[in-house]
Amino acid sequence: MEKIKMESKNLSLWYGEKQALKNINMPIYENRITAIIGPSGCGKSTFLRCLNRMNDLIPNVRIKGEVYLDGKNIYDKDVDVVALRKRVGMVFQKPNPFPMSIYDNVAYGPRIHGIKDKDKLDEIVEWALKKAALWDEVKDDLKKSALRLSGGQQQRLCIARAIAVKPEVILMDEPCSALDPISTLKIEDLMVELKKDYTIVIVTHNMQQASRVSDYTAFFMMGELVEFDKTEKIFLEPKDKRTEEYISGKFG
Ligand SMILES: Nc1ncnc2c1ncn2[C@@H]1O[C@H](COP(=O)(O)OP(=O)(O)OP(=O)(O)O)[C@@H](O)[C@H]1O
Repeated sequence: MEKIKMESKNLSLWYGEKQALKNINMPIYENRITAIIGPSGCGKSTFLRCLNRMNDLIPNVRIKGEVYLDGKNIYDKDVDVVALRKRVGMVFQKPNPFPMSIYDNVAYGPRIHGIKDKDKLDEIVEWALKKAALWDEVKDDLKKSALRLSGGQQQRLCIARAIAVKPEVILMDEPCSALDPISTLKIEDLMVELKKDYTIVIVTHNMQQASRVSDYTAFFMMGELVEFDKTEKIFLEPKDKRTEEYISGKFG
């Protein structure tokens, strides 16, 4: 039985005059991986950013409709955006560790949220690095600058940093696009592991990746949600001709 963790209802978004999302209705199921695919510029990242109000930071953005998290509209006036982003975390396309030690990167969020006790921070850092499958590689170098890690390690560190504040949903915007195939597979394995505890939404250009890791897939085109279904349905029996053409590589 699937449980809805988040849901967009009649969600539209404009950048100035330009409409980038058109009336999107889509569920995001708990403890599942949802992939968002579609041609460049179709609104994938825009939609993802709506899920933790990252678009609030962009000037001239207008949003209509609702996004529910556990049944509460995150665009309601009384929502604390900092608290929301703690519950709905984000990992970006390019690994972006802060220019500080591995330890401080992971401890950053918990410290901001008021945890000061060293033992408690040590415990969180170890836990998050283990969850992100990085602990064994860095446990003797926690004081080392995060910038000296490889790209794949940096991305796993960014995942550890996202997890460290114990979010409920993790948004990933093309998290593997800057990584080599081996690091990519490691991140994919990690996502599958993480979905036991978290709800994951991933934007990806990589169709194989969507079919390998996701449970549900949403196909966007020109700001519209063309089709949303279980991943095997989207890839094996798409209902819409445009979905079929896109996944068979006819455009995009
Ligand atoms: N900050 C912005 N200001 C104005 N227009 C924007 C902004 N960000 C995105 N857009 C426009 O909105 C549309 C959707 O962009 P978005 O980045 O969401 O697409 P995408 O599907 O994620 O693309 P890609 O796969 O190339 O990353 C595009 O036409 C884009 O040019």
